[in-house]
Amino acid sequence: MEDVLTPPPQPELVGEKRKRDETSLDASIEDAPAAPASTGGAEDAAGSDVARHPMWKTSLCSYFRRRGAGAEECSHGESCRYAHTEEELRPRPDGTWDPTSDRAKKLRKVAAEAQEEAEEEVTVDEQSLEKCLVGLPMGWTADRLKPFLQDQGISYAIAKKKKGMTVGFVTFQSVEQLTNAVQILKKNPSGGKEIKIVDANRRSHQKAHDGALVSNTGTTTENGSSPTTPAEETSVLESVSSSKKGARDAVTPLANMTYIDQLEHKNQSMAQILKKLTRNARKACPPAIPHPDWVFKSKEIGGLPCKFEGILESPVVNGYRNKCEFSVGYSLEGKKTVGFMLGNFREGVTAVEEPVNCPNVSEISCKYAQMFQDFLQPSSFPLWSRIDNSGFWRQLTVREGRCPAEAVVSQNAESQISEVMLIVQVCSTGVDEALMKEEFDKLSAILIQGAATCSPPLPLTTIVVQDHKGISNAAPTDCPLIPLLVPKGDQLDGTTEDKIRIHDHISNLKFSLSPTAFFQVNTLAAERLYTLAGDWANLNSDTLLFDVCCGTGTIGLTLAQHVGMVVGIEMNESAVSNACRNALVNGIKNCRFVCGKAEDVMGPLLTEYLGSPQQQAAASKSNSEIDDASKNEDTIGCASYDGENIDSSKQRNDNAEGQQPMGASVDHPTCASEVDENNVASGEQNCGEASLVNDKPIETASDNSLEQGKACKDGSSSPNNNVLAANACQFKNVVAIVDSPRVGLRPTVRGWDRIIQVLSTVVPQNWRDEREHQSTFPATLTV
Ligand SMILES: C[S@@+](CC[C@H](N)C(=O)[O-])C[C@H]1O[C@@H](n2cnc3c(N)ncnc32)[C@H](O)[C@@H]1O
Repeated sequence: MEDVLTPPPQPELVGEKRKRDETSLDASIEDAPAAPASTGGAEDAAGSDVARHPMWKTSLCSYFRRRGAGAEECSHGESCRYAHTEEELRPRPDGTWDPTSDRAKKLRKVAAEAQEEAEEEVTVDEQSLEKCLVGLPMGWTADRLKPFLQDQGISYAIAKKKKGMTVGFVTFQSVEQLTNAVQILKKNPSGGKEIKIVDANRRSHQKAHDGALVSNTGTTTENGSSPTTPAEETSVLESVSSSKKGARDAVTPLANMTYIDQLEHKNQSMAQILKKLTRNARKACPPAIPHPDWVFKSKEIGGLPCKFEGILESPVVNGYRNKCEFSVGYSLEGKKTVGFMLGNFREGVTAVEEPVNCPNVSEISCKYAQMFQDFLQPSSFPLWSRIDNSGFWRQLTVREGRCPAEAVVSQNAESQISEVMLIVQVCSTGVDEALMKEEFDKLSAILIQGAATCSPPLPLTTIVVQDHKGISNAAPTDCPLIPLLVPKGDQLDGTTEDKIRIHDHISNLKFSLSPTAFFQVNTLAAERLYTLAGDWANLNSDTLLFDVCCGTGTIGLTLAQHVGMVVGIEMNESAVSNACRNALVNGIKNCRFVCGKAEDVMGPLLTEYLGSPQQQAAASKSNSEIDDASKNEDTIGCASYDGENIDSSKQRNDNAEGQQPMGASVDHPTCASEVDENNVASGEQNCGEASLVNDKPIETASDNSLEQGKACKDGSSSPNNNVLAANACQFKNVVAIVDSPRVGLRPTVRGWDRIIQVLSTVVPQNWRDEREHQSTFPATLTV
């Protein structure tokens, strides 16, 4: 058995410095093909990693290691086979991480502390039969651990081990089994390394004996494994997370700075990112091609690609989040807790702590988290375990809707919260339906009563259960929803998703939000952001505005009054449905929403509105004055908006887009009408009525027609394209606002005069036609 215990060869760690000439690693990476030059960003690279060499990006590039610099310093640039950031780093095939990386350091720290504990005597009594095994090879999974224990003659009840950790978990059935195991392992150091049995978690140890906490032990899940015990859930984590004092440090690490200092901090990091963009662009430019103007001009402004306006302050800095996703798990003390994880699971952290003193979370959200936490204490349904991916209760999301903003923004954002949606995420695998229903009934009664008896009573509009059976934290948008409390008064036909809604307001427009639809988490800051984007986009009634990745249509609808027409593009059907309803509710008619992936539908839509590339070229010539005007605004500038004014890392899963089914077909309906040709000119295209007709756009779409009042399956196949293209010439400029930008958009999408990329690093976009306007830096806004 000795050989199986030999840990995988580790590169030398002297001084935490990885030698670039680690022959085995380098040799294997040398075989890896270089990334294509077009590889844009981490997202792109991650997508194609799978097809690459197994060692691709599994080591940090020495440039990054030495100076913290990225691809721009390395002569291989983006095509370097080593990772330029911790985020880009991938695990090695054996589940281990580059030993110089932060992840590996954290894992080593855990192991070292576990080792320290191992020096101490292990408790041997009936009350503490859950133990940790330390010193295990990182590459092992439970499938290797179990035969190892059996071969050694060690009997046990449960054995668990995750790849990439040196710690495993064993539960013994009796003191005899435990004593025997301790003796065997003492006598048999394997491969020169001693595997030791240590107490699982000294602090949670005592707690684990509480009736409530051990109530899960022994419950068998569908796959026959036993749910993770509180001690297992928290023990590894304790040392990792000891540097974090609580949820406040984990989710709002800048909270101890004054807001002014936070803004300065963000200002500086944003400026660094922008300068890096210029450097990257300069390097990416082939020698024969002159640098674009904006790269030349960057020297005059300290290396920035454009004027940087700084960070736009959030109007409100306390309790501003309108959506909080509270994890369910065990605290460091072993208590069932609803709050925030203290770190990343990949780093071995699963401990969850209450959202105490987290300035970004409203009191209302905290109170609901507390109510749910109290409910969980006696519940016989197990908490979801991230270690063995089983359990029932997974997450609580609190979404808040605010009434229309007062003229003077109150720092007490709380006073404006008028609607609340509670989304309880569970995994119903193997659970008896009748028992589950009973549990849900109890839960909704407790939440409803809890809200009513608070002083003042808390708003509560709707409660819904999301049944997510997958193992990843991010639930797909099509997870089944079970409504427990449906909003009163506002009942509409349609899917469950359609019925369960709350409302929020931006720029005095009312937005309807379904459980999975994206909405900016800081409503008041979003309002400032959209206003600024609109100002910079120089909109007028001749503008055709594309709201790309429009979600519930917030950007397009808030700017609709300033443009000829808005076309929103969004791949989440439910968000499109919300967008249509939002247009309708707010009486906005000059808009249309298309359901599809932007990279797929933008091209056909541009042809539809602007005509063929030849027609575009003609239009471009005739619009030369506009071109000139736009050129003058090349350096319109950059600003950053402080939607997350305190958090440096968002709370998990904000980015609903990361959860979208990427295979969504292009052949989606649009929800909107298309438009009477005569109305296009006057900017009176009637989307609103069409939306009304198509209140259930996805379900009712029945043909490919773009006639007024009908949904179409695919905007690109419109029989009316020619007519519309002719009309399109009446839009003297086309602006696209993208939030969030997508790497895939740039190569496929041509034809807009200006693209405003929101909430992201600036990506230079070519203006109308890159051959004609090579030196034009587009008006790109980073917020
Ligand atoms: C960050 S949200 C922004 C929504 C909206 N622009 C706003 O500010 O409220 C991004 C949205 O992009 C959508 N999305 C992601 N990838 C997309 C794609 N390839 N095509 C169209 N929509 C996409 C997601 O469904 C999500 O609603």
